[in-house]
Amino acid sequence: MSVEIDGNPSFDDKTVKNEKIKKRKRKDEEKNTGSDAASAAIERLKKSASLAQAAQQKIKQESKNEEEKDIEMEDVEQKAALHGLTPIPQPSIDEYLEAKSSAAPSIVSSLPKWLSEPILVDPTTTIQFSSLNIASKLVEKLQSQNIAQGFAVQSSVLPLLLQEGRDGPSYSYGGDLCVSAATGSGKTLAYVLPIVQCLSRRIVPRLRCVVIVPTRELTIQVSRTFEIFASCMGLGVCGWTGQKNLLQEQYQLLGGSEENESTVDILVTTPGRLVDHIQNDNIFSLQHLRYLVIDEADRLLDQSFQSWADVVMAEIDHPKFFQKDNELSKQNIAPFFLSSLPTALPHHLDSPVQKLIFSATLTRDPSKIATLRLRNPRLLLVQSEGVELDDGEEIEGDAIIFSVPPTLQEYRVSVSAEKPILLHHLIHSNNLNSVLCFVKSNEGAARLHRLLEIFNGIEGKNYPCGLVSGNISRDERKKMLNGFVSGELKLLVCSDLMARGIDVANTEHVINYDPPSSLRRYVHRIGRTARAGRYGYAWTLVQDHEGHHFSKLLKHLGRTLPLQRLRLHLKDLPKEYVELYDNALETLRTEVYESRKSSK
Ligand SMILES: Nc1ncnc2c1ncn2[C@@H]1O[C@H](COP(=O)(O)OP(=O)(O)OP(=O)(O)O)[C@@H](O)[C@H]1O
Repeated sequence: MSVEIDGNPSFDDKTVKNEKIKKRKRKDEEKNTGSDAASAAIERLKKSASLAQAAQQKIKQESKNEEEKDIEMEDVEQKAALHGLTPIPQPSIDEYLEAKSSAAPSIVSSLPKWLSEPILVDPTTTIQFSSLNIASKLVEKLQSQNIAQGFAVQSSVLPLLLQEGRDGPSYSYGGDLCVSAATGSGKTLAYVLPIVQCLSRRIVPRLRCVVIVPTRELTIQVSRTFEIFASCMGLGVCGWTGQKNLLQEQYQLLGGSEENESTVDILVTTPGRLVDHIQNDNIFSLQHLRYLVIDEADRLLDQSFQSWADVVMAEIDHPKFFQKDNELSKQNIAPFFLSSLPTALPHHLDSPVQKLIFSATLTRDPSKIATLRLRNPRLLLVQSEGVELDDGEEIEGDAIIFSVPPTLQEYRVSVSAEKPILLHHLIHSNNLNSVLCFVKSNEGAARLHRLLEIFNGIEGKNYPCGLVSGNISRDERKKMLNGFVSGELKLLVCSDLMARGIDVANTEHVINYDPPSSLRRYVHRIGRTARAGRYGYAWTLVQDHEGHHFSKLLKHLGRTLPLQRLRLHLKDLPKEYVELYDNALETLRTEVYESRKSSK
């Protein structure tokens, strides 16, 4: 007897049978008419393939220099569109990205040079912050955070951004930067420190740095990291999470200034809020911007988010101006900003905005990166030379292989259908604490959380569990997260809302109750543990029918510690333990039934 944990209502057999017969009838009809349509589509496909090939050759021919101008990318798309070809059904974006990233070597040849020849950084590289000529106040602040030396990503990014100016490190437009480094490797500080250092020499506060992240939780987390270091350098930080309306957020930025100028230097926001202000807030401007940071970039460049990039890049290239004669009034720009501008003003003709793109699973798909309109970009890859893959194959450094932190031990746990009791057994027989348990849906997370609570109650176990998903309020989520960080909650059942970027230092274990749908999702979920060089463990429960997909998923994942395999089966568990579980299931079933009845 089992409750549908993933929340799919169970249909009675007859309905299901009729549905199947109807579906089969529809399929047969389509098949007959489809054959000639298919051959016509194949003809069209052959024609478009040769045209796309010719256009691709033309692109290669013309774009000799490193900069890939998005106008040429548009040309190719326009040419293909002109032929009125009916687009063939594409794989889902996740599968498409997955296929692209796992096929990295084959797309390397068609990439612009800067993408196919990255700057490789050994993950074991470190640097002393004191050697970087950053303000002593920043070094002291780092020490107060028990941060003694820089990780590899910081060791390579900071020197690139802290270009020595006349009086020490200052803003200097050295070209845009894309950075790919494992989860928990310190990417946030890699941009916080140099930006705070360079902006700290500004004369008047202006909005000179915007950081875009995909979720509200990350907005809060990144703003907090900025505040720790910006406050000791006299800089203002503001985070837009969408909890306030546009006017209130505008006030957060301007603080009642008469000249409608920002009183903060750094803004952290989700893409939606930024676009709202660009399009509907007539005194919001990016005219003073010097840094644009895009964190979790691959997520933000996914199809669902993509339109924000066109709006933001257009505003950066042609910002709203509030100067009388459309010339930037010089007093707004500190002298060294002026000296570092590559060409004379007006600003918008040659934007000095430095774009910094970060992700642990960076995409190298030129069509996505083209939307960012990067200038003289470089790709920095923190990855060991010979990354070991699951099947023992060595991958040379220049393909972007998603890699697992070297201190993370993964387990593949083959389980039978009764996952909840096997999960409960895995946790308590191994005495796992500070566990994030990922479930594929909000409904499934809620059911599993309630079942664990009931089962722990029946067993008399003191093992408080929390729930974090899109179905609970932001305040509730915050309370659960705080309870988990404090250790009051031993386990959080969560949806993928928690999978990206969230930094909960003491997470020791990540359990994938449901295997993730893509490699990116897997890397980000398990990356919630083994952060900042600490050890961590990731367990994925895989049923027989999920096994093939999961093996394929991990095929192109680089790791240091070999994947361990376990097997858990209901028949191996004590009889009385299974009976207690059945009682817990029965209790949950009754609760679900009662709540459905009362909601009718
Ligand atoms: N040099 C350092 N020494 C010690 N701890 C550090 C250092 N740099 C960062 N950390 C800590 O490491 C943790 C992870 O950092 P951060 O969140 O920036 O990782 P990330 O690379 O952005 O991860 P993700 O890809 O998951 O977002 C944070 O708690 C941070 O305070």
